[in-house]
Amino acid sequence: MIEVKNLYKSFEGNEVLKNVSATFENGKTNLIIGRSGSGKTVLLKSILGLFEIDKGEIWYNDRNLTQMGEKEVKRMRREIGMVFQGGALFDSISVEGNVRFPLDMFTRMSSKEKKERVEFCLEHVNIEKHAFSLFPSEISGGMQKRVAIARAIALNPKYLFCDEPNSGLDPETATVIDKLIQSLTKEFQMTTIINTHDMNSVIEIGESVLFISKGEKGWEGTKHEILKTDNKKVNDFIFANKLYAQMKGK
Ligand SMILES: Nc1ncnc2c1ncn2[C@@H]1O[C@H](COP(=O)(O)OP(=O)(O)OP(=O)(O)O)[C@@H](O)[C@H]1O
Repeated sequence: MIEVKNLYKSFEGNEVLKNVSATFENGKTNLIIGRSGSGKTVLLKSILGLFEIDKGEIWYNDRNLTQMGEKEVKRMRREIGMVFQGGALFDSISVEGNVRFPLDMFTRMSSKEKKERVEFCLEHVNIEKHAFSLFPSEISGGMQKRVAIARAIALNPKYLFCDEPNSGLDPETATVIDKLIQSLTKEFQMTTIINTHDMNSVIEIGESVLFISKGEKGWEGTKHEILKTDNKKVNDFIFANKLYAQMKGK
């Protein structure tokens, strides 16, 4: 579980996050949604410890990130898997090389152990063996995202952070990726936080949804509650997508 308490973050006097509190439970897909510029990425990076916050607390289970020393933060980051926007695979390394990369960097596993772990992760994201030796440019966008997810879970993380994991994908493939993240979250009981503006993702996997509006917590609830809420800011966000406006009968 990750807990954020009364978090404030500003850049040169520009207050970007104001008094944000939220709980992200493990075994659940926790979504952070909001308009462009609302502060989602700053919140994610603050939780990751990439930004120093002005005020507040960030708890990883019983560990307070804001009280940790540099070494402890580094150690804890190894418990975090990241899926970056666009996948961010290494172009010059094969599919299996990309997944092996964190194992080479952070473990003392034998070659055989690494091979087995790479296979395990790639099989879990439904990449077939014949694709293991291909390069990122030789596989589809959806496959690239799956490889990026396999790489993110290689070190068996407790926490999984995904920044717009299905951007640039067609809606069907995007749903496959969303569902894959959800099933891995359940199987490995990770605390998963996903930044997205995609209402399809909200409806598919929004077990817990945090809506950020101009740096403040605007609303929180589930995918079922979001279609029933009277919160004006949430509705304005949803109604920007005509399909969901229809679903809400507006
Ligand atoms: N390193 C930084 N220095 C100064 N200001 C920043 C920095 N990072 C973000 N901001 C500001 O913080 C605000 C929120 O940005 P943020 O990237 O969190 O938005 P977002 O909700 O993730 O948007 P998008 O959905 O478009 O990615 C913006 O006004 C942005 O200019």
